[in-house]
Amino acid sequence: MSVAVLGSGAFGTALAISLAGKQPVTLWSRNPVHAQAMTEARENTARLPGYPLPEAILVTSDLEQATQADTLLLAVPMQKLRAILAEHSALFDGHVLVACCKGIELTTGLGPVQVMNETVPSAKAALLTGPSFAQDIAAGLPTALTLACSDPNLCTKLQEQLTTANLRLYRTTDTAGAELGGALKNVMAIACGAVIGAGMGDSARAALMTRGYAEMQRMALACGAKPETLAGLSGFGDLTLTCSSELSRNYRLGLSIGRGEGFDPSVTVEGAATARAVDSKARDMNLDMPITHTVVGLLDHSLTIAQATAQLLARPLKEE
Ligand SMILES: NC(=O)C1=CN([C@@H]2O[C@H](COP(=O)(O)OP(=O)(O)OC[C@H]3O[C@@H](n4cnc5c(N)ncnc54)[C@H](O)[C@@H]3O)[C@@H](O)[C@H]2O)C=CC1
Ligand SMILES: O=C(CO)COP(=O)(O)O
Repeated sequence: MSVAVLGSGAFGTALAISLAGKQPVTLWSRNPVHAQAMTEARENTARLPGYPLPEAILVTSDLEQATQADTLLLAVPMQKLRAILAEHSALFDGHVLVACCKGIELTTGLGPVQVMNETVPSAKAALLTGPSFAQDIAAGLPTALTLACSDPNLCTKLQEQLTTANLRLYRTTDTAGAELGGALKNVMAIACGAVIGAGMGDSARAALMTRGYAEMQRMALACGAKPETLAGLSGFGDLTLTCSSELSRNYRLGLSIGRGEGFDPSVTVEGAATARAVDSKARDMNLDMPITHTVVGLLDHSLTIAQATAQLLARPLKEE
């Protein structure tokens, strides 16, 4: 099975570098100028500087050429996933599509596997998610991720194809759990960044992470996910990483909110749109998601940090 990575941002480039250690990989960029620059420099200086592209990577901006591969990894932001699939749906027919994005679609409340199933019903959909920074994968540091696919045989084949020397994949058929863990942990990372940025300390962060995890489970279980998926790499694992490292863009957005500073709007921060999508989904499902709701208030500037903190601390006392 041949493989192509569609989307040449930080994560797509890192995955291509890792996979190129065991097989030829096509890396697609929608921007011909960017593709040419990467081909010449043998580096993605725009999104992942400092990590050379191995010879086994072919960079192209020709989507027809890239979609010749059997397995297509979609490493584009969540809110762009539907557009790229819908615009070129004939090219994706019958392929194995592995989404590498984390989030919930703002307009529909759907996760990446659901969006792929809806947009290209003839394709077989999977999800690669879990704790990993693009820089760590590109540097060949040890990493473990979750590969989710509802078809157990395909999941096993993909696990073999996409596991590399330093990137170890665990498989699950629980796509809903993997989708929601990866999406919701980014919302909690924004909250944790805000707490640290505002100087509220590590104990407050631990409280938010734990109660945030309860919130993640509440929504995921209501959507039919398995608790063990949330306890795995795609849920607890990624929550831990993203809520505690300044390499995370979601966490850094939170830090800037907590410090009252601005933030570059061109940076991909999946948790911002996802917080709004989840807040609205929670309302529809009659689920209590106070941290998510508070993050939306911070993002919309309808709450100050002081108000957000007071609001969370004043909630009725309850059993854990
Ligand atoms: N950077 C990281 O460490 C990790 C990122 N991810 C996930 O990977 C996904 C992508 O993130 P990054 O690569 O980091 O973002 P990025 O901001 O570095 O790159 C996004 C890429 O998507 C491309 N893109 C945007 N809209 C597009 C469209 N309509 N059609 C085609 N391409 C389009 C952009 O040109 C850019 O190359 C996100 O969902 C993120 O949560 C997951 C794990 C780690
Ligand atoms: O998903 C990630 C780590 O697993 C990357 O986090 P950010 O998108 O917050 O940078």
